[in-house]
Amino acid sequence: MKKRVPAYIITGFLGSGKTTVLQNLLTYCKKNNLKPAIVLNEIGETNVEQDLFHNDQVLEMLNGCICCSIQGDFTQELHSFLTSLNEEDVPDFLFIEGTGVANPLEIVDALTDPLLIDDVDLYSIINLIDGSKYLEYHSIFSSSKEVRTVLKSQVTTSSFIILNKVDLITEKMLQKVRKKMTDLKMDDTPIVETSYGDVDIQLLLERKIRTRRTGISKGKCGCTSGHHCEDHSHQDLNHSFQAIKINVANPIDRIQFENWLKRFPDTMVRGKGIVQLTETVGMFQFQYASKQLKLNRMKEATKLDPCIILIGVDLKSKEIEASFNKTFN
Ligand SMILES: Nc1nc2c(ncn2[C@@H]2O[C@H](COP(=O)(O)OP(=O)(O)OP(=O)(O)O)[C@@H](O)[C@H]2O)c(=O)[nH]1
Repeated sequence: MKKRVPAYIITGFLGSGKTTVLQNLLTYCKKNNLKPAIVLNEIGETNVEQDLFHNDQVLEMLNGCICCSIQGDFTQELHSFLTSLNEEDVPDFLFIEGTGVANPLEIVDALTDPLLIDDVDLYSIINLIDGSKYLEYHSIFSSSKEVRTVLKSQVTTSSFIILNKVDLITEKMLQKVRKKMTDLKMDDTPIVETSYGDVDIQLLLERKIRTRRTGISKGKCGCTSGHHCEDHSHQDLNHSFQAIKINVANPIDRIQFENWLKRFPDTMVRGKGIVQLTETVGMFQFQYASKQLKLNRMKEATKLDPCIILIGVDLKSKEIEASFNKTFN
C-alpha cells in the first residue's frame, strides 16, 4: 500500500500571504530534497500565478471554490492524480492553497472523503491573517457580512495561525488584533507573528491534526482541530465573492494604474494579474492587497495574455470595465 501523503490546508483571506508562505515551504522542500505537490484553487478562470510553481507538481482547480462548487471534482481529481503516481513519485507533502474565501472545513470534508482518506493524511490547517486589515474586516461598519463570516470560519477552524503583515501595523494595533483573535480561536491553536510569512518551517510542518483511515478521530463533520464540531455549521457556503477578469491589450501607466486600483471601495479586496507598462518593456506580474500595489518583472516568458483579475463582493463588471477603458484607452 502506498504511504498516505501528509496534507496541509493553507487558508486565509484574500491577499493575506498564502502564496508567500507556500513559496517559503517550497524553498524549504527544495533545500532539503523533499518532493512537494501543490493544489492551487482560484475562484476565477485563470491562475495568473502559475509561473511561480512551474517546476513543481501542481494540480490547478480553477473557476470555483473547493469548499463548495467544485468539491466533488476536487476529490476525484486529487485521487486520480495521487493514484496515477509511481511509488517513487509520491510526494512528501501535499499543500492545498484555498481560494481566500474558502471555508476550511469543507476542504477537510473533501480530504476525508472515502475516495481520498487512504491517499492523504491531514496534518494541519494553516491560517494566514492579514494583520493590517484584520480589524477593518471584522468591523460591521467597514466590512460586509460575507467577509466576516469567511474570516471567522478560517480562524475558528485553524490548527496553526500565522499573523502576517505585522510590518504594516503599529504595536497598539497589533495588540488589538491579538486580543480579537485570541477571543475567536481554539485555545490550543498556536499563533506566530510574521512579516512575509517568515515562520520556522519545521514548526509549520508539525502534525497538528489526526485522522484515521477508517474515519475522523473527532467530531462528525470531519474537523479534527479539537473543538466541538456541533458548534459550527456548514452553511454560508454560497458566498457572493466573485472574480472579474479584464483583458489588457496595451501597456498601461503605472501611477495611473495604482490610482485606479486605490479608488475602488473596500468591497474590492484583491487584485492580481499580468500587465505591460508604458514606462518600460517586459511583462509584470502585479499583486494588489492591503491597498498596496506590487509589480514584479516576469523572468520567463508566459503563455498568459496580460489581464487584470479583481476579487471582491458585488463587483459590477460592466462599470469596472467601462472605468478601465475610460482611464487607459
Ligand atoms: N507588506 C507586506 N506584504 C506582504 C506580506 N506578506 C505578503 N505580502 C504581499 O501581499 C501580497 C499578497 O500576498 P500573497 O501571498 O499573494 O497573498 P494570498 O493570500 O496568496 O492572496 P490570494 O491568493 O489572492 O488570496 C503580495 O504582494 C505579497 O508580496 C507581509 O508580511 N508584509
